[in-house]
Formats: sequence, structure tokens, C-alpha cells
Amino acid sequence: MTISLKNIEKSFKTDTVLDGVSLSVDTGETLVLFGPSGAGKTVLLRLIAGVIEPEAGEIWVNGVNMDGVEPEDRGIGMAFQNFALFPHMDAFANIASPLTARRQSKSVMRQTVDQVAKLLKIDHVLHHKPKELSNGQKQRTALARALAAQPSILLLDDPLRNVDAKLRFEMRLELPRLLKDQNATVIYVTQDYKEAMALGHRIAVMSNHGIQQIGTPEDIYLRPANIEIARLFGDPVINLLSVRPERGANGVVVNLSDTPIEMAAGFEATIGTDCVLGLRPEALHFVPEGTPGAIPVEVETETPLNEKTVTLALTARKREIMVSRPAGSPGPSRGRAYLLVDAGQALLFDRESGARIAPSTHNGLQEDVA
Ligand SMILES: Nc1ncnc2c1ncn2[C@@H]1O[C@H](COP(=O)(O)OP(=O)(O)OP(=O)(O)O)[C@@H](O)[C@H]1O
Repeated sequence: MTISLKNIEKSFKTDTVLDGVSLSVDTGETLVLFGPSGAGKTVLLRLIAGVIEPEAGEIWVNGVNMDGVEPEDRGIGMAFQNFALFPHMDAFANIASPLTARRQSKSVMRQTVDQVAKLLKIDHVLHHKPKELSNGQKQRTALARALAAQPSILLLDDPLRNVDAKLRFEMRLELPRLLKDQNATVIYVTQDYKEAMALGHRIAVMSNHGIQQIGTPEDIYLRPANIEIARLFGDPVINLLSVRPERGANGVVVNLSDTPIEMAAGFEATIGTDCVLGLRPEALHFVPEGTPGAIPVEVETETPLNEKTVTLALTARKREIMVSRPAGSPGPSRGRAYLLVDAGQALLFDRESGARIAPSTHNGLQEDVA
């Protein structure tokens, strides 16, 4: 089942929420809608579900225009933020409700409910009524109900929002497997970039009434369309430093701590312009003094996190740089140190517009931007 949106426009009174949104989702694909609160993610799901109507544009499901098709006739499963559980039924009956309606046999029903309940870690509360469930459990019950129905199209609105960090981590690993088994076409809303990267075959980044960028998690992380998107993905956040590229001995360079960093090929057009250099904390590496191209810095603090160690360092002009390295790997905890930049991962943005500057290839063409 495919979904295709063409130039969708939606306003509430005078407030424009979506201004010309187009996207398509393939059969079996999980597309994540990611963006800040109020970006219009829920509104987009509700439009696809048919609960509200767009002012303009078209919604196609599997090649059929949904204009005038009632929500219940669209064959779409949903789990929305407000749970919408039946209060008089226990969690089991809630999850089983779409199967009951389809007159599934008791044993198939039991098996399906048990499987999703186990996966979502609510198998111990199946006999609880909604009022006896925590918000996180209610949310997982609603998600379990949507999954148990095994619809070909599934719209999931931030289904792990109220779930604690540890469980979310586990779900990020488990959910893609289940969705793959079901071969469902999924649109999944989240505000958590790690969830977006773990679950999405592609991610659509929404803000300012539309989709700012759509691409694979790798595209978005390594080739963000602009500074705003670069900042939304990654923890610690990407380092952003004002620079003016110059011509160096072997191509274009930018200066940090009075040391030239050689950029990858293709940035000649940026020479002398005001740019912002984007360096992911993991694209910086501590190296011994005297390593060619290394930048001198002063290490201020070191913070051990679970799987990585994050170091705050200052350049000669007291600009802050965050460096991240795998936990347990050696690195300085204070004082003078030297950093080598992975030039292939260094990004340049136009300082005025914030747009990423794509390097031109040797034949003068720009790289493909998603
Ligand atoms: N029925 C409505 N009437 C008026 N305004 C609405 C209505 N539904 C949504 N909006 C507005 O549309 C905008 C987008 O809302 P939406 O719920 O889609 O955001 P979101 O991206 O899903 O945010 P969150 O991540 O917080 O759920 C908001 O400014 C909201 O106030």
C-alpha cells in the first residue's frame, strides 16, 4: 500500500499549518515525521486518516484518490496521542477489539494479543482497565491495538511519548522488526531524533508549515539541508563555528586556533564568503602533539556518558568545541591537547541563509541534495 500527498494545504481560521506539503511513502516503508511541537505532524496524520479535510491538495492511498472517502473506508490503522481506549474494557479486550470485530477465532486472538503485549511489555497488565494503567501503559495499549489489527497502513502519533527512556530504547530495536514482519506502510511521528533515526527508512523534517528535508537517516545526519536541521540531529549537538574559507596550499582551508583545516574538494566557491563550519563532535579526534594538521585546544571538562565520553575544549580564540569519543578510549581530561578534523565530515553552511553548501564535483555539478 502506498501513500501519496500532493500539495496539501491546511489552515485553521487564519493560521496556516501546512503550506504545500507533498510526499510519498512506499509499500512496507516507515516514514518518520520529525519536527518541533506545533509543526503540523498530527494535523498531517489526521488529514491522511480522513478525520479532517485539506483546503487544497490531494491524498492518494494505493493509487486511489481519498477525496470524499470516509475514514473507516480508508483501511488505515491509527494510534493517536490521546489513547482513545474503551474505559469499560481491560487492556486485553482493548487490544483485541479490532480482531473481535473481524470475528477472529479465540486462539488466534489470544496469540496475536499476547505477541504484541509481550513486545510492548504490557503482558503483565492485560487484565487492567485503562484507569488502572499508567500513561505509558495506556499509550502502549493503544499502540498494541493498532499493531494487533495488522493494517496495511499504520499512522502512529508519537506512540512512545510517555514511555520511559529504558523502554523506549528497547522499543526502538523491537518495533522496526515487527513492522517489517507485517510489511506495513507506516507514517510515524516523533520528536525524538534517535527514535526517528532508528525507525525511519526515511525521515521528513517538518517546520515552518512544510517539509524542510526528506531523506534517509544517513542523508539527514551527514548532509542536513540547513543549520536548523543539523542542530536537531545529534547529541552532543553539532559544533558550529563562524569561518571565512581561504585558498590554501592544496585547496580550500578554514582556520581554527590559527591552524588551517583543509576542506574536502569542491568548496572553491566559498572562498572569502561568510560561512559556518559544522563539525560533528565525533568527527574530531584527539591526536598527539606534532600530528600534521592538528589544532591546538585547551580541554576544559570531560563528561563520561554511558557509551561515550564528551569533552569540552576551547580554541585559541576561546571558541567552544565539543568532542565525543567512545567510552574507554584514551583522551585528555584537562589542559593542552590537539584535535584532528575528519575533513570528509566537515560541513559548510551559508552564514546568512543557514543553507548547507554542497561541494561541487569535479565536473562542476552539485551533489544530489535530497
Ligand atoms: N482543530 C484545530 N483547531 C485550531 N488549530 C489547530 C487544530 N489542530 C491543530 N491546530 C494547530 O495546528 C498546529 C499544528 O498542530 P499539530 O498538533 O499538528 O502539531 P504537532 O507537530 O503534531 O505537535 P506535537 O509534536 O506537539 O504533537 C498547532 O499550531 C495547533 O495549534
